[in-house]
Amino acid sequence: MKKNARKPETFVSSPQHRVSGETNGTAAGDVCPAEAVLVRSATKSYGVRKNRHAVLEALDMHVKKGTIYGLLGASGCGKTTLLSCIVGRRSFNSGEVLVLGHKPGTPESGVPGPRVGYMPQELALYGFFTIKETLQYFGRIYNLRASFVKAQLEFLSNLLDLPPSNRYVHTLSGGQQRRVSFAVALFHEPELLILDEPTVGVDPLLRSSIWDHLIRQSVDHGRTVIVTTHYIEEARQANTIGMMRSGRLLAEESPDTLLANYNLPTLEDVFLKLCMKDDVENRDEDRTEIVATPVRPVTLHAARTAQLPGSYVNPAFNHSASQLDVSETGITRQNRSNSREFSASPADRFGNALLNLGVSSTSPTHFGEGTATRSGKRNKSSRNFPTVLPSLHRLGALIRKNFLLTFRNFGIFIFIYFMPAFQAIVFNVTLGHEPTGLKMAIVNEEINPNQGRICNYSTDCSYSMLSCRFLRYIKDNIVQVPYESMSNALEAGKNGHVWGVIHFGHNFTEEFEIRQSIGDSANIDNILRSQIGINVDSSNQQIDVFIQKWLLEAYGDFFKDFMRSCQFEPEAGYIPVVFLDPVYGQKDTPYTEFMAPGLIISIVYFMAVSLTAGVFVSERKQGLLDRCLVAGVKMTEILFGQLISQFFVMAGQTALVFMCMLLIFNISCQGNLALAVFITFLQGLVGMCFGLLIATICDTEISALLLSQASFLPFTVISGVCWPIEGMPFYLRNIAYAMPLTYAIESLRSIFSRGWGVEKTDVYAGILISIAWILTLLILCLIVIRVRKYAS
Ligand SMILES: Nc1ncnc2c1ncn2[C@@H]1O[C@H](COP(=O)(O)OP(=O)(O)OP(=O)(O)O)[C@@H](O)[C@H]1O
Repeated sequence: MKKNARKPETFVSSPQHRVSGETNGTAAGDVCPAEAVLVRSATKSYGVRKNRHAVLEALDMHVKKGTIYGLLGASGCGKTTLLSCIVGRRSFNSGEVLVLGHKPGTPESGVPGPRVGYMPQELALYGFFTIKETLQYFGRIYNLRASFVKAQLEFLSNLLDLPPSNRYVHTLSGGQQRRVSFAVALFHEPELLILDEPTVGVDPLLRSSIWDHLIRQSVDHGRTVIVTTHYIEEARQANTIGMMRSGRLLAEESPDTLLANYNLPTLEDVFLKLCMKDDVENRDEDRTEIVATPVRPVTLHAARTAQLPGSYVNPAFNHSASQLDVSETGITRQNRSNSREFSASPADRFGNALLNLGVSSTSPTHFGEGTATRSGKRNKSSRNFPTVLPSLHRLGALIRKNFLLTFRNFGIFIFIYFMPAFQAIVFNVTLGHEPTGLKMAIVNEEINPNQGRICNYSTDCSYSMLSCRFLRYIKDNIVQVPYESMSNALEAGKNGHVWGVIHFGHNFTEEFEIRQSIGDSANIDNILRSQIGINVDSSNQQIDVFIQKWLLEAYGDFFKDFMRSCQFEPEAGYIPVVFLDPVYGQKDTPYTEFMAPGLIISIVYFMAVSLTAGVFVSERKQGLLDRCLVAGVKMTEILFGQLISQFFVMAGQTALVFMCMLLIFNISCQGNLALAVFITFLQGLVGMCFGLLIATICDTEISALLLSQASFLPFTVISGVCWPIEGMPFYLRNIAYAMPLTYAIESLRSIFSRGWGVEKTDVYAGILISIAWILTLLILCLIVIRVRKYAS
């Protein structure tokens, strides 16, 4: 990028097909021509610090009202960047821009909004919408009457040779999809059309009819069109051509003037010549500015002043203060063949009136010549208090769209609604159950058939073959496999054939009897010989724990039973530690009961993360977010729309998950179920906000997916879903409690197993911290959006 940008060569416009007194309402040679778009000394760079690179440099651009402006330039020269700044999706680093008389993005400009029709380079269409639904969706966004949408659908279908309107967008060819995208930009008949390569991949005949239509729009209706194209010669039909290179305009002229000035037969040749000249000049350090005709000094202030009376208000919309009184809008004065009607609720009117206070309305048919009907009533305060209320019709359109897209794609529908329940089922079916079929080697040296010592124990008080009697009390989960010797049994354990070895010495019963009879006087040899030796394969901690537990239980049962048969107190002589009724919960609380609260919350949380991040990233990547925002949809409306749609999704998911847990798998909830559901919902909202944060950070679906996946395991593990936080090192506990899920899981656990209510700290901490997380994540989103906006 060169440091000193050269000014365009000339600024005299000579439109080829202008009619009816040049609809901009200014006399030729007027010092203040009514520009639809005016850009002055604009610079724009992307990136920060070392990565910063300039894309636009000292760019001036003048687009007169009611004309077609063809923006030509090689790929990467900055056309899309320039257009996105004009429609208010990006802002220049320096310089000024006026669109339809105002700075884009200000409440009074109406841009972004219905005054502009934008066709981005991306398709920016919903694949699972039909053509008709696509136009209806944008019709709702613009608050157009159904009859108008229907008429436009018919008209544009013919004009653009669209496939039948009930065809799904994703089934159309690339060219057909581009035409639908074009139709979306055209169909609400905005006063400024900004089209980024609308004719790519379009048949020459159709291209010609598209250009005819654009010319009619500018000539008959005074609309302004800015169009970028790679087909240089088709731009001949434009009133003005801006030839752009490396972020600057090399020339801004009518095609005829360009051809005449350079005495060349084609625009291609002119562009080539300009590029060559530009190269030469760039090499020459003392290059002089070549200005064929000096630029008229048009100040932004003058342009703004000139613009106000000429502001055009498309009567198809309900968007000016004067619309509160329809008779003042000039509707009755319109001579359009398509009769456009208003439809607005009082709330919409209020919102839109707020939004548009300060924009004067004029007769649409006398574009640029109308009188300011309300300029005197412009309310200064409206500039200070732009509307923050979501518009009901846009919100309705967004929610409807979200639902339609969810239900339309059956696979996604099933996935979204049933996946959480499916996960809950998988969890319950697979986790927490006692292992079965665990083979244990039994080496019982008491048995010796040669000596007549076989397993013929009795159940009375006699000391005979107590090893066999003990084995009878071992649970069936353990499969007893007899082995001849310890060496063979240990070898089997080493080879993984058995989970462990249970060993009895050859006179186990006798030694046991001695120990019982002499009690405290037993010596160490006697004690060792009366023990049951157990080697367990402790490579699997859970199995190890279960085997130990079952063998101890088996011994307890065996011993008490034996004592009972001898008429002794069963507990006598048994270890004097006893677990009485639990304070909360039940004896032997299953692992599923411990995990269930964490699982419910993490399922709902992570579904919300993935859905929100996925939807936002994919909409932004496909240009849908940009298209909606340029159509005037507010980010808050998109968020509200998502929130409301997601609310129903979350309600369905939560209901199914709770039903699975409580009804099918009998997880008990001792406390208030509504409170448990409320906390789960809050966590769903936290998940949505985290998904939003991911969407603001990530540019692609894959990076969003990776980030949400990457967060899954650490969040679940550290938040104490599968293991108590008390089991973590102290430094990790602090991190664990800083996680968004931890307190909520603890709350839910307290409600489920302790039956606690909101008055307990453990419960309300979960609620308060979830709310704090929602706010923190939203603030983080705003910060990231700001930083990214600054960088781009
Ligand atoms: N978000 C972004 N971050 C960083 N660089 C960007 C970004 N968007 C565009 N650029 C860079 O800015 C330059 C101009 O891009 P832009 O899309 O405006 O060009 P273009 O003239 O519209 O190209 P094409 O005709 O291929 O669409 C390119 O070098 C591009 O790589």
